Amino acid sequence: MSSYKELRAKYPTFTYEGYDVKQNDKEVEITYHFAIDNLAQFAPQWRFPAGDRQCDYSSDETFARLIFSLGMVELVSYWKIACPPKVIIKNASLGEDQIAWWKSLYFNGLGEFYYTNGIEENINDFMEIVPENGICENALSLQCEADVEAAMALRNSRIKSLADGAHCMVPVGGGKDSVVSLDVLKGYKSQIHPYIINPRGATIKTVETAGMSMDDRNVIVAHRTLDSNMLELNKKGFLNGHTPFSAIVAFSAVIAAYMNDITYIALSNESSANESTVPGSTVNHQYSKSFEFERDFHEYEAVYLKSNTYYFSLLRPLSEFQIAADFAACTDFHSIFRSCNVGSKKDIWCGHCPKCMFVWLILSPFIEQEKLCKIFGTDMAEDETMQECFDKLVGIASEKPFECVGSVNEVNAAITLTIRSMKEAGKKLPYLFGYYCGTGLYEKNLPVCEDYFRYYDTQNLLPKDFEEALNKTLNEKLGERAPRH
Ligand SMILES: CC(=O)N[C@H]1[C@@H](OP(=O)(O)OP(=O)(O)OC[C@H]2O[C@@H](n3ccc(=O)[nH]c3=O)[C@H](O)[C@@H]2O)O[C@H](CO)[C@@H](O)[C@@H]1O[C@H](C)C(=O)N[C@@H](C)C(=O)N[C@@H](CCC(=O)O)C(=O)O
Ligand SMILES: Nc1ncnc2c1ncn2[C@@H]1O[C@H](COP(=O)(O)OP(=O)(O)OP(=O)(O)O)[C@@H](O)[C@H]1O
Repeated sequence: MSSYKELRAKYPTFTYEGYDVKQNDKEVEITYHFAIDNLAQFAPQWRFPAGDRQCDYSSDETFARLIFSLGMVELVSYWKIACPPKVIIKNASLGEDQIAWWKSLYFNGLGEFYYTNGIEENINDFMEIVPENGICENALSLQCEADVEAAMALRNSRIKSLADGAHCMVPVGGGKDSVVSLDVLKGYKSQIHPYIINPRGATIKTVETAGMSMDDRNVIVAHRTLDSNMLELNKKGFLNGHTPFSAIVAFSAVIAAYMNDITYIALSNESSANESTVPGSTVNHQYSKSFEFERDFHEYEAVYLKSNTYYFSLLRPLSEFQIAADFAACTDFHSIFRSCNVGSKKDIWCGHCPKCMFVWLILSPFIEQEKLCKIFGTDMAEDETMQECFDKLVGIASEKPFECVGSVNEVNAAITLTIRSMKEAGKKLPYLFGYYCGTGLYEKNLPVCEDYFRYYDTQNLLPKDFEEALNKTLNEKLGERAPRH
């Protein structure tokens, strides 16, 4: 297969041709049209339930902005096949600030793709975005702080608080994090709308275990279909790699929220997601789960989407360590949650990947080893073949795994606490914990292993009543150890 440079020379343009919208009583179907000129055409689809708004979406300007924007984020999956240097956006004009915004999302969201494919690129040269109708001067600019503040103040003045009856969407991924968000918001159950893209076993069971039925009007299910031409080109060896999936969650969630008059969209992305995967670089597998993306998206929504929705992450103040502590008390979900990406299609824990290893370790201070073995179907702490992955998670190796895992420090804190209590109980340490003690990391981390109980990241966008609900849950679950801020 040709190299990155050869592909860009052979296929110099990518075109976002437009989209079609079909609406009936039950649903709205959107088909996007993309092309890598002289290579292939792509027509991915989305289907959203018709929703409560009950309007003719073909004449709804807000809806048009939202649909166009979801196409802008969808396109990156198809563009990455050959990375054409020029991207033409048909029938559109965009401001310079919008172009810079999209380039930032694409470039940072593809950080892992560039890194793992050995491609050296920079944000100026990787892509030129050419809106067919030219560059426009918008009334407000994302690059002017006062404009962004004014747009956010206007949006905030138009929305009700949760305590005043506003509704809130909670995207559900099937893992522990969205379970914790549902737990935090359980006092507002009738106002909560789980949102699932392409439901699978664990996402469905999470909603049901939280006491809702999939047939309930509050549960919103969207369907996304990738174009098979991309999958064919992948098989032929064209470029492939990680794309920012959480940005897809963000843009599609705003559409679903708008169609159902839902004000808040509460993600479950934690503070730990801000840590780079490759230390000292901006390469972050979880870029679109980071606070940087959250803030950028929040601002773009206020200035350009104008849907009167409020996007934020409910768990942003927390570390994965505290999420694990809370989740450990959500015992009804222990048998049904699945965080493993490798096993997601089969709805299993594969028991051999970095995500399984991470979840095992972060839960280990809070759930007994025997119960963990039951959840994962294997004793991961005894698995010598996981040592290389373990080294990456605890910082012995230079890079973290390219997976949604927590920070190196909190993994060390969790392991140290677990070993401490096993030693206190006179239990034999399993293989990986014995190995850990031999590295000197146990002694090093012992004095600081309690610190994560009190962790609280003040860089967050939580509205007041959500923050109160979060603090109430932390106090209930962590008691004396809950963060004071
Ligand atoms: C790869 C991906 O994002 N998959 C999510 C997708 O699954 P789907 O069944 O639609 O596709 P796959 O079979 O996984 O991929 C087939 C090929 O298509 C390419 N591709 C896929 C999606 C996309 O947006 N762009 C693409 O180019 C891909 O390269 C393959 O060659 O949707 C599901 C929901 O409907 C998600 O659950 C799938 O997520 C996977 C479980 C997964 O492994 N996702 C990783 C990206 C991941 O690390 N996810 C993190 C979020 C990280 C982030 O936001 O950046 C997480 O789940 O926590
Ligand atoms: N298929 C999906 N539909 C809707 N939202 C999703 C989907 N997949 C992921 N998300 C959202 O992205 C967030 C981050 O994903 P992530 O996988 O970290 O969380 P999780 O699945 O809840 O927990 P875990 O970290 O244990 O896997 C989820 O909490 C959820 O809000």
